[in-house]
Amino acid sequence: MQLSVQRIVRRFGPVAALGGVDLEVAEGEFLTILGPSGSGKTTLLKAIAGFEIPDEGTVLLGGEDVTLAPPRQRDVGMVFQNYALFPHLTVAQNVAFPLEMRRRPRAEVARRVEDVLRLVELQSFGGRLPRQLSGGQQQRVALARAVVFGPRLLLLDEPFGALDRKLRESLQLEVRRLQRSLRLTTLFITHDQEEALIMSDRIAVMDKGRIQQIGLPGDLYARPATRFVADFLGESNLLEGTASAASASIPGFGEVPLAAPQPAGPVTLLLRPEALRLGGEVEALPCRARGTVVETVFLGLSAKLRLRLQDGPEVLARVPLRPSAPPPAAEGEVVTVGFSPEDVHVVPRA
Ligand SMILES: Nc1ncnc2c1ncn2[C@@H]1O[C@H](COP(=O)(O)OP(=O)(O)OP(=O)(O)O)[C@@H](O)[C@H]1O
Repeated sequence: MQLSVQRIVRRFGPVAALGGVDLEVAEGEFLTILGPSGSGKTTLLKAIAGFEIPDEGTVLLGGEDVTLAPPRQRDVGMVFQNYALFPHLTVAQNVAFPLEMRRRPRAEVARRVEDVLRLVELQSFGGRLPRQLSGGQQQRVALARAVVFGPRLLLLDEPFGALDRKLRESLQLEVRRLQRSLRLTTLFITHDQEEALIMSDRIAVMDKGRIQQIGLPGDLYARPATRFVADFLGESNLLEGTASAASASIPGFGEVPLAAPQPAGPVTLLLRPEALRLGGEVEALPCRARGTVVETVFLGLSAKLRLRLQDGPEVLARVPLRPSAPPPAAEGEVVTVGFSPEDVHVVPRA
């Protein structure tokens, strides 16, 4: 069901945890709230779930004003980081709980519990207690419990935070598959930008109680609207220079042509590490600089190099690796790096 959050404000003493948040989530959409610790993500989720009443603003669910409605009237499914299963109830009893709260007939409860346990591939675990399950299995039970009653909205607050990387990755795919098959409108909270990029239809980047930018993952990555978004989403080289109409003078690289003319004065250019190239192909690129390799980190499919440019700042380059190819450059080596002007994004000034 469609969710609409309008000008939500929540203050705690002098702190505005939410400073006027607007958000529209379409029916069936998977939207991620991405932001650093303390940016207001959980407070926003609580206001939507009904655990926090905002000082100002409105929450609409399917067009209905639920701003003041208690949580149980909102029909919202939730999963938190710390599972929150009832320890003394079996898996099946845990999953049945929201249906029993709603006084559904016994036969329907049994059928729905079975169906949803099959969906999360735990059909043979109904009789176990939570402590007899792994962390990933417990989180799948929590997910089953959150969707079993057909919620209008699914809220996920860092649900994979406590799990190891491999498990996280398989659960990310599983949650997405489940969410798509049920066409559930979903709001997902994370501070992990990689997770946000993998999972979301759209991402809203939050900082200091405000949404800084909202859009498709690829758009946010390629064209961040602020310095904060550029820095928070992915790795970045933020090059400070001076613009004069159609070009900018950047320490280390000299004059860099710009796709769109800029007002004369200071300018920040975003250059993603994968846009910086090394080796033979560099000679053909219009923007080049010489630099010393300060550090090389091997990452499997690629290597990350930190370089100190001559007469310029340090930059990060990420170069693809092939098993048979020699390493790109050793620490201490002086190399030429380059980029193509179309890979540059001008970060708007606040
Ligand atoms: N009950 C409360 N009383 C006072 N301050 C609060 C309360 N709840 C949250 N805050 C403050 O509001 C701000 C936002 O907190 P919130 O928990 O929403 O952030 P978050 O983005 O979810 O952070 P994290 O990723 O660490 O969970 C913080 O500065 C926090 O200290």
